Amino acid sequence: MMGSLSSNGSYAPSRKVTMMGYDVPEGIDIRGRYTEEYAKILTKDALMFVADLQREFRNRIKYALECRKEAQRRYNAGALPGFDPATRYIREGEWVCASVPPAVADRKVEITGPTERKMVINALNSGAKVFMADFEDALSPTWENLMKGQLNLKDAVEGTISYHDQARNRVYKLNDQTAKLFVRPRGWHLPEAHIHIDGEPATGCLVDFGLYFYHNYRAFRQNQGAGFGPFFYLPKMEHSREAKIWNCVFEKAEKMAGIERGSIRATVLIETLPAAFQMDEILYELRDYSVGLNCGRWDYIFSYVKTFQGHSDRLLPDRVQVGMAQHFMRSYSDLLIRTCHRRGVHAMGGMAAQIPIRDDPEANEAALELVRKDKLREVRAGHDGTWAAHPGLIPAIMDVFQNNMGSIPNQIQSMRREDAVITEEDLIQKPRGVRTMDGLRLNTRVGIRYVAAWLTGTGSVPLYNLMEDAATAEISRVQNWQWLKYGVSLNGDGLGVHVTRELFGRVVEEEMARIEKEVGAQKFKRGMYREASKIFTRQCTAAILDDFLTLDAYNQIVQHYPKVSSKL
Ligand SMILES: CC(=O)SCCNC(=O)CCNC(=O)[C@H](O)C(C)(C)COP(=O)(O)OP(=O)(O)OC[C@H]1O[C@@H](n2cnc3c(N)ncnc32)[C@H](O)[C@@H]1OP(=O)(O)O
Ligand SMILES: O=CC(=O)O
Ligand SMILES: [Mg+2]
Repeated sequence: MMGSLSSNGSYAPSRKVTMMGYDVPEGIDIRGRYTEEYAKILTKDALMFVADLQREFRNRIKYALECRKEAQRRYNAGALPGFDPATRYIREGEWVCASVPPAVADRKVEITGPTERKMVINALNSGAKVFMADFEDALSPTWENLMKGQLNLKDAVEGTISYHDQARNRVYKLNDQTAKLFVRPRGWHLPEAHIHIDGEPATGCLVDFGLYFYHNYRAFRQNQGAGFGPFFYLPKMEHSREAKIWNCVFEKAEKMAGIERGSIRATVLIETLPAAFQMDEILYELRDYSVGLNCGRWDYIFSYVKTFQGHSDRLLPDRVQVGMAQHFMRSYSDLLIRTCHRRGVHAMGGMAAQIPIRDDPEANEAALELVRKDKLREVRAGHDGTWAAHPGLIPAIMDVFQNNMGSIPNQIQSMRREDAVITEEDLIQKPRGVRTMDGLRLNTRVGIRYVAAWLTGTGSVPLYNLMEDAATAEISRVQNWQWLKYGVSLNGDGLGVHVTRELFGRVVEEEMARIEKEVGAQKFKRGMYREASKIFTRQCTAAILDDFLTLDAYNQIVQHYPKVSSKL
């Protein structure tokens, strides 16, 4: 029945094995590798639940994605995003979301990370209040990562997860006290090419959500949620119609499980520019399920460029200059805080990109100071909690939040701000700063190195002492694209050079040489740097901006069994 392991440890499946390995319901085809462990996740009942979700919601998802395209066509023709007059009654109405479950009233520090086994244990033990386990920005969605991620989360929720680091002979287990688990499925746009339902790839987020929910809702409500849950983070939405689909997915899941309405809770990331004009509407659609909004600042910057791809008057300065001090970023964070507190839910802060620098105490202290400053701004502005990328940052971030909030679990009641109105113009105001050759080079180097990591199964990496993931890499890509499209002048270094294809071609060559030097010839040869450079360069120079870097790159990580060439 099963395939065999070859001498080098790789799996050699037979056609019969893959066809027969998983016991699948009618209409479902599993094209990913078979293992006995994965079969514990891909049970017939769990797959049936995923297929039910897919069949019920696929047309609405397709429609929502079409609406995104239609809105983009309008922005490309010169329109600006704004508040929708048709939903003024929601923005002006007096309503609140369901009250916050006691288990997650205090979310001062949330650690995030991919669903990798050791990291899941470390994150749950980290001292953070919440761990957001990520199938999204921080995870490269290979079949192996996704299936192992599901197994890891199942063991985590059951409290049995352990990991033996053989090289260091160290065993990892859960502490008595652990962070509360939130899970972030992929965005609506990403397919899951290893699971076909009625002849089409499944929707990635329904696979992530469906499998996790099906296997964990019981244990979660007992062990983690004190009767509530499971808890989720929902990424990259652009409109409240997408939140409404999640609302219906949650209703259906609760019905299947036979648990009360409002058991599931979710925090929506406001990380696209169009969604900034829909905060009330998104909360309203999810009012029985919401535990807040989060400032997904990195995707938000990416979305600003994407939304304004046709607007030559809204070009970004160097990536390092687009921080939370920019007027449009501060306005978005302020609006998010006001909206959440008015509706009775958490207003979560975002991710500072700095991570600990092990071998340089001075640089480490400087990085920590930047994180502290960022978090101080957030807590003073009214955020109820925030994200940490690394366990080493948690004590400093916790101190900032505790020192400024005292013993209260959140500021939902105490920080109600009704000061100056935030206007459409505040939310789209042009970022200020300069563009430099160093900015172009850094975007290129970071973009290529990130894609190379992603293609080999790693979705978050430390690069030049910063955390890089799919969202930060997107900024590098679209900023290069924008500068190339408009042939901008690099006005920050006194050279006045214009960004052309020729210049960019030279930059790519030189940065590839630098990467080779940095990682070493052996690693460079063995790695995916050339493939990454090809993907990144094509996207930066494309006549029409690709919607997502990872959609194109996904084709490279799809591995069908038995092996067939597969392009979506
Ligand atoms: C824009 C957004 O969406 S932000 C959210 C998505 N991004 C993320 O979640 C990024 C999460 N962070 C990470 O992936 C990592 O911290 C990185 C890649 C940035 C840095 O990783 P590394 O350089 O390998 O970290 P480092 O070597 O310092 O790790 C030290 C220890 O901390 C652990 N660790 C580091 N980051 C995390 C984390 N986020 N969660 C749990 N454990 C972690 C490591 O597993 C390691 O454990 P060990 O000592 O038991 O072996
Ligand atoms: O998901 C978070 C972001 O900043 O993007
Ligand atoms: Mg994001």
